[in-house]
Amino acid sequence: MKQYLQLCQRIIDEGEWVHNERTGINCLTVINADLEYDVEHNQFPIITTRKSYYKAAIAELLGYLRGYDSAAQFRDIGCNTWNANANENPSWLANPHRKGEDDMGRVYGVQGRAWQRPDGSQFDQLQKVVDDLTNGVDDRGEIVTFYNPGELEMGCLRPCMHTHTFSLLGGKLYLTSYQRSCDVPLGLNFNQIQCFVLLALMARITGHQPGKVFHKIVNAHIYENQLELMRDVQLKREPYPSPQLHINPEIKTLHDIETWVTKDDFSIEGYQYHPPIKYPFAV
Ligand SMILES: Nc1nc(=O)c2c([nH]1)NC[C@@H]1CN(c3ccc(C(=O)N[C@@H](CCC(=O)O)C(=O)O)cc3)CN21
Ligand SMILES: O=c1ccn([C@H]2C[C@H](O)[C@@H](COP(=O)(O)O)O2)c(=O)[nH]1
Repeated sequence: MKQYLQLCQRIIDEGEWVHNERTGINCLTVINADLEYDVEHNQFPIITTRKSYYKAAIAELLGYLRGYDSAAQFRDIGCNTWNANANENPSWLANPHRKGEDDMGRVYGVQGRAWQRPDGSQFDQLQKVVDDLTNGVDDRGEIVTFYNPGELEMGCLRPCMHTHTFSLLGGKLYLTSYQRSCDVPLGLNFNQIQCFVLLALMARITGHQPGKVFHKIVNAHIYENQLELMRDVQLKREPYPSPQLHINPEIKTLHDIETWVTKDDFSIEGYQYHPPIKYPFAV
């Protein structure tokens, strides 16, 4: 929580204004932030200076791991975060690749689970990593990347947290996650949780002890219309201690994640938080 607040403060103290063409909104911006999450000691990185809807963040991750490509699929598992990008962005609505209502195109999970090879066959990046790690193999290329430069125009938004690299060392599993663009008030609240849960789940289903997540962010920003709430409300609050995450012990395989796991297989004990803050969302 402390590192999150420090990043927010750094953006306010050192950020530079950048006009964002896609949304038409100015962003207070810094380049490069390194965050770490201690999964080994279950220090769940949930925001406490406002209410966090952490289950929606976990549902979004489950949708990515299942290869979802429709905002309706995300809604069905308790996550509303893709409705606007799938259905309200004028440039995506006019894109000939859009297949209709709720279609997100060839984003995140499509690339992660069904990367299209030149011969037309598909490659399941996540399955390869799960198989290797289960066999104790780290070939220094245990990478799942959602970023396919040749198909960016076929999706409603370019993936933000785009590459996850897993490493085995000293009997522990580590995760390094790369993010090209980060909406710190809204997106990072979700992304921190997703990094943590991704490592916890991968350690569980491949039979390893989890270590740490290293979360590397390039462009970290606060939109102009979010600044006052962050500076004058959220940053004035004192954080509470981190709660612990509990994951249903029945989750044991990738197949479980693909078939029956829901956001309710995750719970936290002793989450203390300040009142909700509703930040504006830039489409
Ligand atoms: N401008 C922008 N910021 C983002 O963070 C973002 C995008 N666009 N587009 C793609 C995804 C969607 N993500 C989102 C979208 C909405 C919320 C959001 O509204 N969160 C609210 C309430 C969530 C709820 O009630 O479930 C919050 O207060 O955290 C969070 C992340 C993250 N990404
Ligand atoms: O997981 C996510 C997804 C998206 N975001 C934010 C970062 C930016 O504010 C927008 C994407 O806009 P681009 O113009 O494509 O950079 O969404 C996030 O923080 N986390």
